[in-house]
Amino acid sequence: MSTAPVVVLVGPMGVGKSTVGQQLAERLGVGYRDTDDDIVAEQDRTIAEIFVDEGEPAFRAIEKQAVRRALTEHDGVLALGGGSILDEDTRALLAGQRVVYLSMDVEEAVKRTGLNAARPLLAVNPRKQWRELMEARRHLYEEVATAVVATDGRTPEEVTQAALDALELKDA
Ligand SMILES: Nc1ncnc2c1ncn2[C@@H]1O[C@H](COP(=O)(O)OP(=O)(O)OP(=O)(O)O)[C@@H](O)[C@H]1O
Ligand SMILES: O=C(O)C1=C[C@@H](O)[C@@H](O)[C@H](O)C1
Ligand SMILES: [Mg+2]
Repeated sequence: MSTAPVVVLVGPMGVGKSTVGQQLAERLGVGYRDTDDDIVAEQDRTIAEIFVDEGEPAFRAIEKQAVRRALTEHDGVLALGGGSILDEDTRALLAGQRVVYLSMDVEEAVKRTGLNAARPLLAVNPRKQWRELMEARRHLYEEVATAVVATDGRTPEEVTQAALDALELKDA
C-alpha cells in the first residue's frame, strides 16, 4: 500500500532528528522511522563501514532507494539521513510532503556531534567540515522544507513543540 509520512524531518548530522523525531511520533501517536536505521538493518553494517567499503557515491545510491521506499511505506514520522537532500530525485519526491528542516549553527553542531567517528563526514576537522557541508546544503534543506525550526539553545522538548506549532499539528 502506498502512503505518506505525517511529517518528514531533514537537517544536518546531530541536529536532533532522531531525538525530536521520536518525541514527535509519541506526541502524535504514530510510528517513528529513520532511513539511516533502515540502511544499517538492510545492509547489516554501519554507515561508516559502507562509506569505507564502497565510498560515498555507493552509499548515496543505497540511501536514495531507502528514502524512496520509506516515503511510500511509512505513515508516521520519518527522519532522513543528513545528506539525502543532495539527490535531485529525492528532492522532487519531497515536493508534495510536509517537511520540517531542523537547523542549528556551527557551535551547536560541534557540541552535539563532537569528534564522533560514527559520522564519517565530520571525522577530521568537524567545525570546518560542518561549515563546508552547510555551504553546499543549506539552500537544499530550505528548498524542500515547508517549515524551518531552529534548535539552538532549545531542549528537545521545546524543539518538538515548535515543530508541532509550525505544522499546526495537534497531539494524539
Ligand atoms: N535540542 C537539543 N539540545 C541539546 N542536545 C540535543 C538536542 N537534540 C538532540 N541533542 C543531542 O544531540 C545529539 C544528536 O542528536 P540526534 O542523534 O537526535 O541527531 P540526529 O539529527 O538524529 O543525528 P544523526 O542522524 O546524524 O546521527 C544527541 O546526543 C542528542 O542527545
Ligand atoms: O550528512 C550526511 O551526509 C550524512 C548524515 C547521516 O545521517 C548519515 O546518513 C551519513 O553519515 C551521511
Ligand atoms: Mg539520527
